[in-house]
Amino acid sequence: MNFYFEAAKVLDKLDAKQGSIKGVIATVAEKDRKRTAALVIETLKYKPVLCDVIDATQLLKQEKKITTRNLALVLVHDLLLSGGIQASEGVVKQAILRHKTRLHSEFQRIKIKRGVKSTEDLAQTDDSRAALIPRYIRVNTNCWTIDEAVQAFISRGYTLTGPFEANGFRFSTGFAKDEHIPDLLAFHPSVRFVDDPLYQAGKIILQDKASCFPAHILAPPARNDSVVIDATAAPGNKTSHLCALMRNRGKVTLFDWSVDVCVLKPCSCQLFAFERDRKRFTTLKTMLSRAQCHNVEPVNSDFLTISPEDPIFSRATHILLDPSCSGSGIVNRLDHLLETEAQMDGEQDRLNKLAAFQLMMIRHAMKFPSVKRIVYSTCSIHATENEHVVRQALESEEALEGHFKLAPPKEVLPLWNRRGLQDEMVHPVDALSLVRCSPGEDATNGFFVSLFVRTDRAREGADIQTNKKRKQDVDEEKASGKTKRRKKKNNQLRCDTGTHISQ
Ligand SMILES: C[S@@+](CC[C@H](N)C(=O)[O-])C[C@H]1O[C@@H](n2cnc3c(N)ncnc32)[C@H](O)[C@@H]1O
Repeated sequence: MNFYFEAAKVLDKLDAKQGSIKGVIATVAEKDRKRTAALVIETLKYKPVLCDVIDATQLLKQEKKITTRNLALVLVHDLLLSGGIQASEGVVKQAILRHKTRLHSEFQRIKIKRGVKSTEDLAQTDDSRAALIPRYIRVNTNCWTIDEAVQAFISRGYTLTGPFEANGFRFSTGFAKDEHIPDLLAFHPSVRFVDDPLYQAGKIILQDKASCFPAHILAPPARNDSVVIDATAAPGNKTSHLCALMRNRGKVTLFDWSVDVCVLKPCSCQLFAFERDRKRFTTLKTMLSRAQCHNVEPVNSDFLTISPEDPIFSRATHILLDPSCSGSGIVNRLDHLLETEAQMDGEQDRLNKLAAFQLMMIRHAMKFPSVKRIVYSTCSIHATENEHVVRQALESEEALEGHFKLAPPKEVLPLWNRRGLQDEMVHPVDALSLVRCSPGEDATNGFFVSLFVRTDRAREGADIQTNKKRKQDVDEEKASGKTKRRKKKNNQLRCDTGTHISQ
């Protein structure tokens, strides 16, 4: 019976939006993971119809031993769709079996009412956008070169084609070099690499194209004395990308893992990867070791508690910030089964809280005295977590005092067409400095990237004035209600999900 409680607990966490299906299932003990995953996914597929059956039979009202709807869902799933409950007799099983006949007949009644021939016809279907996203792999240049990887795939029977937009993946053995990210290869969406020995050996990293943008845009230096921070690192895909871009240079052990608490020792290490969650930190270490990252120092700490004046971290010149977000841009076959945000009460509340935390992280990063570039990214499609956060960061004291502004479009993936939402920025032109990806439309998941840069010291005085003027403009606009008139004008320029750089 524990197995059903475990699966119900996973469903509770998904309802509470504590992570993606994959992420929450990863927290289940390994020995039960496969079985629990199968039950959770199958239950989600049939959730609407199972809920109807449970409500029609008043199961939850009549049986106090069935303490939650999710426990009822997994048990009724197995009773109706999987040949019976796989558990020895007990009060919970008995409670369900008392209603066995009613549950079966309600299920049949719904099938007849909906005119479906088979039970499978009642299942929720896949998100069709997932099929439009290629399977991307980033070649881990810590281990080999892109040319060696291409040859290895050709020798397996794959054919290197032109850019994947052109061939549209008409055949499943075609693959292409990505046109925006060096070292990224795109394969047919049906190809799987999870069990591939190259993945197990860390020679390839399974990473969506959009998720490669932050490290690429940050462009960390590959010098022995450069200090870079990944402030929110686990599971570590962007960290290993940063490491590869820094050519895996330098390494001094900073922390003594033989004791439970981290011990700081002075050194000149290059890439610090912060992760506050203990479990995710373990995953981070595994991923970094598999990717053969030698210049990374993982740190199990909250980035917000790190002093910008710290003798080591204060030397950081580049910071990557990819903090927790709503994940609303992620398109995959599984998470589509979860209820949509519109159906969730208090969604805007949750987004506001996330945005407040995201802003706090950027403002903290801006306090580091040597930092020159800060990339802020999310896998969210909501302006609340994207343009609004950037807008507020630009107006913050830290940005004004530190002379931070958005990098010009030519420094932020200039060949990428979809840019930020003009209407959501104080100065519409700033949207051109922002990168957006629209799920399904751009052959990627939904994503957002911005790059803050500290302006040239020589132009300091002028920049302070510009920043102060910006703040003044915002205050005046707010006061005089100009915003509405500006929005109307901008609507002529705006496209559905983003601004195009060519406009
Ligand atoms: C979106 S994930 C990062 C994904 C990662 N960049 C990658 O590409 O693999 C956000 C991570 O930041 C961690 N996190 C959130 N707030 C943090 C903080 N204040 N300090 C350190 N880590 C934090 C979360 O636990 C989570 O693992």
